Amino acid sequence: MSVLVQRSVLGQSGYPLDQIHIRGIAARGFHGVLQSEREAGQDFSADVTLYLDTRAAARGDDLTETVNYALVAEDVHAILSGEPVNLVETVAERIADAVLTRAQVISVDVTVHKPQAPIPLPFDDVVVTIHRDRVNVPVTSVPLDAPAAADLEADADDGTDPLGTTDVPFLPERDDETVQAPAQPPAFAPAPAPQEQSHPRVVSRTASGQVPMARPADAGEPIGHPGDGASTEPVRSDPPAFVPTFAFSPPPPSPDPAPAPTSAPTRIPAPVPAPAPMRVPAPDATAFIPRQTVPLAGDTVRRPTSQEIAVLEEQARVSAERRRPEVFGVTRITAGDRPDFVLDQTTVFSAVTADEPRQVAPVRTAASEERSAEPAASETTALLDPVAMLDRMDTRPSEPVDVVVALGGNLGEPQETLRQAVADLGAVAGTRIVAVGPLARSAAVGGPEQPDYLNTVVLLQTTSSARELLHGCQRIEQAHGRERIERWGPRTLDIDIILYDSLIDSADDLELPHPRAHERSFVLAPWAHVDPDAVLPGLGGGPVAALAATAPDRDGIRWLALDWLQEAEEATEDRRASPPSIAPQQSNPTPPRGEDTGRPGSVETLMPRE
Ligand SMILES: Nc1ncnc2c1ncn2[C@@H]1O[C@H](COP(=O)(O)OP(=O)(O)OP(=O)(O)O)[C@@H](O)[C@H]1O
Ligand SMILES: Nc1nc2c(c(=O)[nH]1)N=C(CO)CN2
Repeated sequence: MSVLVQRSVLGQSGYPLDQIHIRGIAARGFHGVLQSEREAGQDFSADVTLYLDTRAAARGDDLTETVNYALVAEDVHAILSGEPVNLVETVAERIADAVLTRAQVISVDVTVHKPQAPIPLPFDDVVVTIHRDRVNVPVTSVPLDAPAAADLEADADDGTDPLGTTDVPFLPERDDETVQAPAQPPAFAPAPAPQEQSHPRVVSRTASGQVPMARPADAGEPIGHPGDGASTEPVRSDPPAFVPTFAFSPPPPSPDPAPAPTSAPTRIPAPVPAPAPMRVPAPDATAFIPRQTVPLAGDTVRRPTSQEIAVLEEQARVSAERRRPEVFGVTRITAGDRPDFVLDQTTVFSAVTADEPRQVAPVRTAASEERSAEPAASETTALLDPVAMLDRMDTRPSEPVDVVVALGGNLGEPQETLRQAVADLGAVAGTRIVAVGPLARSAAVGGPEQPDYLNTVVLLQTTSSARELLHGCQRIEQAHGRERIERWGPRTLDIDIILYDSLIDSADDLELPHPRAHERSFVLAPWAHVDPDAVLPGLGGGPVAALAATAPDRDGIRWLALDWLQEAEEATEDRRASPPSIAPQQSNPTPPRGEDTGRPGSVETLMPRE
């Protein structure tokens, strides 16, 4: 029986990645806890789904631009029939690890079937399914001597590159994998021609990373929906005519026009080919337990595994696409102008050439804050912070990034609560208020019968990580008496992070962009008002004003009050009775966003609903 995992994995553009499925790879294996399983063996099978961007391969009809499914199937078969382990979970993990050595693969689903498992009851199958990616990396690796590794070695023998990584030929044998740094840097290749240095170029663009400020809201153009007199035409097109990254306005042109990122992963400059045959070391996920980013003189370092390099490549590609290379923290690590990789027990270092690190701001993360070591070697050239690479939710940006948060409440004195919450948000570490949207009175969406909500949206800039900001928001909710009794139940205060820079990511505690923002007029309407050009990236995203005009709950927006922050008490009274009075729309336009007045923008227009 085959289990199909239906999953949509978004690429960095916000579109779902393509998938390659290989189903029912069957082998006799000897995995299991029981002695009898180890001796007699039994049938295993596996299904894998590879998530990747296949457009480059399709465009050129070129196998080298994609993943050869035959080689993947061979690896999977080798693991199923190879070194026995106790658990089906371990088999699945090893398969995921082998698949992720292909740089093109962004993530993978692995399903392992054990239909003859020793269960003394009628049953169909035992099935373990896992999903692994470049962040949620496999915790086991294919053993060096496992058949899969042997296959790779054989492939290396004949000059092919089964991993699809240019680094494979110079990866050393595991035995002499360690070298001393910086006194004895590994024998890497000379720097390639500049146009090939995709990774260093990525890093060098850091300095231009200032995110543009929002345009002033146009108080004369009310957002609305059919019947309001505002535009009713959905602006979405297919494919969307917008750049699906977060920007209040288009980013400025880069002063250092690097090559446009392609859909294929950015390649680290190719090293000088080493003599074949080579032994390919198994990927070592334990290297990604980073707590120290600065190597001390004499630290033992080793060259990274293919998997680690694949992570670096993917991060470089992501960084290039977002033009936010500052995720790479850079310090000097090797002398000379060669792009090098060096890895110590806990840290990944990446390649930059000598003239580039100066332009790169070091990344700060919560973990890096705890580090006390100073760079000990002045010749250190490049350092990639794997904390930053591996959990973007915890990465503190080196420059303030734009954030959109949505506030709502329908218990107590919501307007006063929201007013205070806006001030509280401005007091979160490293955070400043850029603009505050109008106050929307909206019918409750979902949940039990409950009072109308008051909602607003606040545009922030912050140097806190996304998760730090989430925790800040939760503290503010708590301080205002938030209780979680039932889903979508009434609440004094709810603060959702709608967007954090261009981050598209999902974790148990935080999903970005907010997964339901695209269908919530009580978020979209105030947001579109304060930033008419805003675009919501990700699944279901699009121009915010258009989404607001078509959102399912748009008729539930009763009115928008613009000058609500200053008139908190009065408006609270108004809210109870009827909509506040209407001021002429052009009489008091919204002050330009981005002016840091110390308090949010103020407007007076009120827009009643029919
Ligand atoms: N972008 C996000 N912003 C805020 N919380 C989020 C986000 N993504 C995930 N969460 C998680 O959602 C959990 C539930 O949050 P909360 O109780 O506020 O949900 P809700 O507001 O009732 O529903 P909804 O998520 O539909 O707005 C939180 O504990 C938080 O960890
Ligand atoms: N009108 C309105 N409806 C909601 C709201 C909200 O803020 N406003 N929040 C919810 C869960 O976050 C569920 N429903």
